Amino acid sequence: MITWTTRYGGSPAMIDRMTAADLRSEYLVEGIFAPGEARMTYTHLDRMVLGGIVPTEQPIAIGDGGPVGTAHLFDAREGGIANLGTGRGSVTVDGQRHELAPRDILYVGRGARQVELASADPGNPALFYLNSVPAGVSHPHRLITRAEAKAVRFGEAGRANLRTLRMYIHPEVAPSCLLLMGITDLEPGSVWNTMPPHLHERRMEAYLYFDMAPQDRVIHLMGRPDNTRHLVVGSGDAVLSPAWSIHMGAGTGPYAFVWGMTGENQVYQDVDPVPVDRLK
Ligand SMILES: O=C(O)C(=O)C[C@H](O)C(=O)CO
Repeated sequence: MITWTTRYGGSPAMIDRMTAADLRSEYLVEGIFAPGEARMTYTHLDRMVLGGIVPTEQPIAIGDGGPVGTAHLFDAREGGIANLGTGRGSVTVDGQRHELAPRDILYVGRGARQVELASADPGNPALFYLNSVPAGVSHPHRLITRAEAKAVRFGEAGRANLRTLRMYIHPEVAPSCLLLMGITDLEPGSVWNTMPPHLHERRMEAYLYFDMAPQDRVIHLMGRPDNTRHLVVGSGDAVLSPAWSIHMGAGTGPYAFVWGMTGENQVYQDVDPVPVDRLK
């Protein structure tokens, strides 16, 4: 089963009038992974599509472009498909099969037509997570393993923000048109991601939190630096972060997250740091 929902986003001023439920319905995609389903979300934030795809006995094909107005989903788009489960899976793009171990990401270039996802073991299915954005040029499809990703360490244990970012879809690792995608892991005992926070007015971003115990939550902060709000987020929930919003969080237990971005450029360092003492 493939279902699509839409998120429209809004302006910074709107969040003043939004209740917790309003914020959640606009900026949070809950429960993206369901066995046997593809749950797709079309956002009006730089037209990013998010998807959670969990094939069990049968493969799931996501190549149909009807919901985005083209014959095939990737006619005018590129994408990254991460396997966030503990089981292996495969993604077959126009007859070429790519095997994804846990934490591998497949880059799918513009022009792919048939895209079929399968799990090696239906009892322990792959959890595929898709970020797809409009693309002006085509780059070759490419599997990026966890070992091939560029790892960067940030933070300090003493500030509870020690973490490793792995950049997968990134100019130094695997070229794309405008998509950037990676995975951040917190060290045991560290709870803060993206601390100190930043803004990037030229890119939107989506965070998908995963690998959390069912009872744990991340308190994700969003909004303008001087007017923040929070979203309480569980495993398998994705936060949409408009270009005007900070995006950072603290977890009540271990967690990891996938970040995906698109916008005007691919310069990861094109950010404006926000000193913590400016947050309100
Ligand atoms: O923990 C972090 O710091 C991140 O993972 C930051 C994200 O990559 C990000 O927000 C990029 O803009």
